[in-house]
Amino acid sequence: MRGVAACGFFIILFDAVLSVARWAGLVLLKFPSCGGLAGLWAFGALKLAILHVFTSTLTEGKPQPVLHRFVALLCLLSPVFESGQILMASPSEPYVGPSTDLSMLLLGPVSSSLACVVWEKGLCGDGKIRKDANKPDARQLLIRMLKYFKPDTFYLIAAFSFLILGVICDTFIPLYQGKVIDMLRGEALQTNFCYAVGQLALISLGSALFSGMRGGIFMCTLARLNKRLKHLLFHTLLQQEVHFFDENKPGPLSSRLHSDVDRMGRTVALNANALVRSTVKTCLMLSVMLGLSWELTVLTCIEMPLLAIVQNKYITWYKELKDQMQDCHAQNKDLAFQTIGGIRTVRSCKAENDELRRYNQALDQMCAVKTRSGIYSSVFLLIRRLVTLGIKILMLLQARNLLLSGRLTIGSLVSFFLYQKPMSNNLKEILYCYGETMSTIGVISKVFSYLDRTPKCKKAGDLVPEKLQGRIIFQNVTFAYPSAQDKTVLKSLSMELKPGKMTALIGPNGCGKTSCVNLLKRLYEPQEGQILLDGEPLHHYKHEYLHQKVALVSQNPVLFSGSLRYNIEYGLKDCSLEQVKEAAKKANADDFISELENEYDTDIRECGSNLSAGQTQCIAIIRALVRHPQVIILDEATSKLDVEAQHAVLQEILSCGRTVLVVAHQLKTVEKADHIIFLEKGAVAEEGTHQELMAKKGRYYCWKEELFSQHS
Ligand SMILES: Nc1ncnc2c1ncn2[C@@H]1O[C@H](COP(=O)(O)OP(=O)(O)OP(=O)(O)O)[C@@H](O)[C@H]1O
Repeated sequence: MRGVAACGFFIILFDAVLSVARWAGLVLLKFPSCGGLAGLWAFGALKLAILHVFTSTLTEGKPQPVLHRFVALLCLLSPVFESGQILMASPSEPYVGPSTDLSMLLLGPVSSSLACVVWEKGLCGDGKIRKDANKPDARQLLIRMLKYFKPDTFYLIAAFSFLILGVICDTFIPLYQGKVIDMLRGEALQTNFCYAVGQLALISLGSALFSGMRGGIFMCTLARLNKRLKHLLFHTLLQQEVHFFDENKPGPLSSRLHSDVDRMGRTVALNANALVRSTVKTCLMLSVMLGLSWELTVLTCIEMPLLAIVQNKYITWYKELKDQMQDCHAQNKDLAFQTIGGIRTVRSCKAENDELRRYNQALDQMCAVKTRSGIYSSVFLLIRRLVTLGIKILMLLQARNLLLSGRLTIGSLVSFFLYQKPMSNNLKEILYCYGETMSTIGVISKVFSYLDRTPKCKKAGDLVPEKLQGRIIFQNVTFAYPSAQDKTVLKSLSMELKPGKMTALIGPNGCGKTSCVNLLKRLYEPQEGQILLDGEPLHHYKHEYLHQKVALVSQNPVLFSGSLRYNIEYGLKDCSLEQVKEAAKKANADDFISELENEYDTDIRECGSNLSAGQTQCIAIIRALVRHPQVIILDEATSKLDVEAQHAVLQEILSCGRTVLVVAHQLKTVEKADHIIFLEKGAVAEEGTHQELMAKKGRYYCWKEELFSQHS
């Protein structure tokens, strides 16, 4: 900021030197005048080039854009002002050239500096001289957003063409209405009257037709854009590592995916539509109004920058509040979703009042933000009205002067005021579009930040061996969850899962059993050490192959709404009903499925709410078996099955020489295991066969004693 001000000061000094040099040159060469308006423009252009080079030298080739704008103002303000003077002057007064008065010489630099400060401080930002590093961000985001419309370029060209045609028709409707009214008196011929009515009807029809076409095509384009963006965002979200979902809850993510994408598409498309419409209308009206009175037109146009300054301030505050509102909205949604989703737990814990209080607190927060937003909005409205009123009074004063001096007739004044209202509305619409677009920048940048996020996990390889033994080795694995880096969950853990054998992982709550499973399924990556499958690190295998060959059945499997068959085949390509039936038979679940109303096509409703816990586990086991895995992980996966089903499942799983990892809390449930590993605080505390560990039972503390006593 200081650098910009210092450069500005040196530019003004240099500009003064150039002006003095010109004056000295004219005197020395005895030129009678400065060459009139042409000379003034020529000198302005020359000064622009010289100051441009000077600014580049001053800033070592990296001039801030604000300096370019300042130089342009400094050089061109004077010729523009003089040109205006000529236009305003009556033809009888000859142009005498720019005044050599000192105050007039100072006017250039002073008004340029003032205009620059008003523009940079008021119009373009947050109360400081515009941060050049920030501004391109908003612009770049919008440009990037517009690029997503590229596949619909043809539709957009059509929509904008209809838009312009519609606006032209709209502008001419009052003109033709006037013509028809003029002919009502009956002096005109009947044919001429019919012709004028025909023209009016035609132009009205054109307006309706073009407006309708424009609206339809815009809506269609918007729908296509929304679809593309949502698809892209959902695709990007699905690529993210699991840790991303630990940090970002489903509620806010779903809100980004739906409300935010809808909003950004709608805002950009509809505002572009309104902006073009208002701009075309404004240009047409401006030309008519300038013809009536340029002084009143200037006053009408002054309203816009003044309102822009106020609006800009408001937008800066409003943007912050809007972000807060969105966060509150997402939080409220999340809370309601959690409570309704877990209504059984809420009811059984009699926590309705607690949940109501929590929800109420969140609503209070939202209400406070909305109240603040309401206050800002009413203050903004008040200031806006005052500005408009002030300008109106100035216009009336000016109009009186013009009428008294005979430079304006009453009729022209009435016409001017008739144009003024729609003209102001257009300008307000342009401002509103700008404000709306700027307030969406936060949303756009959040959505783009998700779109640009690169998943922080190792890229999967392309290893797909035909034969897999299923030997798994944990080699000095050290792991902490990314969200709790300072808490090491697994400490230099080494263990081996042998092919064709059943290994049991056992230990107290929180010792790291599920973390081992998570690493084995590559849901997280270890910080140190590695996990080898048949001697190869897990990330060398192709993603689909690894998850097909290493199947996990967890204690609380997740089922999706859809048919039973859909849930079993989930993620598999080309899986026949016979294969599904075969896997169900192996899991001893064929009988219960055949008793269902539509057998494998039975709709299991949301999250399998119409299935028992044991039946849900059965479906998860079938889902694993249908993949023909070489490694099966059972994370307390048979805890809800009856004895017969448990026996059948274990028999089947062990029958094909698979590597089986069973996660359990009790020794009783892992009697059949060939090898048992006790984990304690993320490291192997003891390992051996069932008998070996039973022999050592005296050496264990209470939780282990509990396990043994349960067994005995
Ligand atoms: N997503 C997570 N982010 C941060 N810490 C986690 C996460 N999941 C688990 N932990 C922590 O890691 C530790 C080990 O958890 P883990 O689920 O592996 O234990 P466990 O042996 O399976 O326990 P349990 O027998 O209760 O299922 C615990 O202290 C837990 O708090």
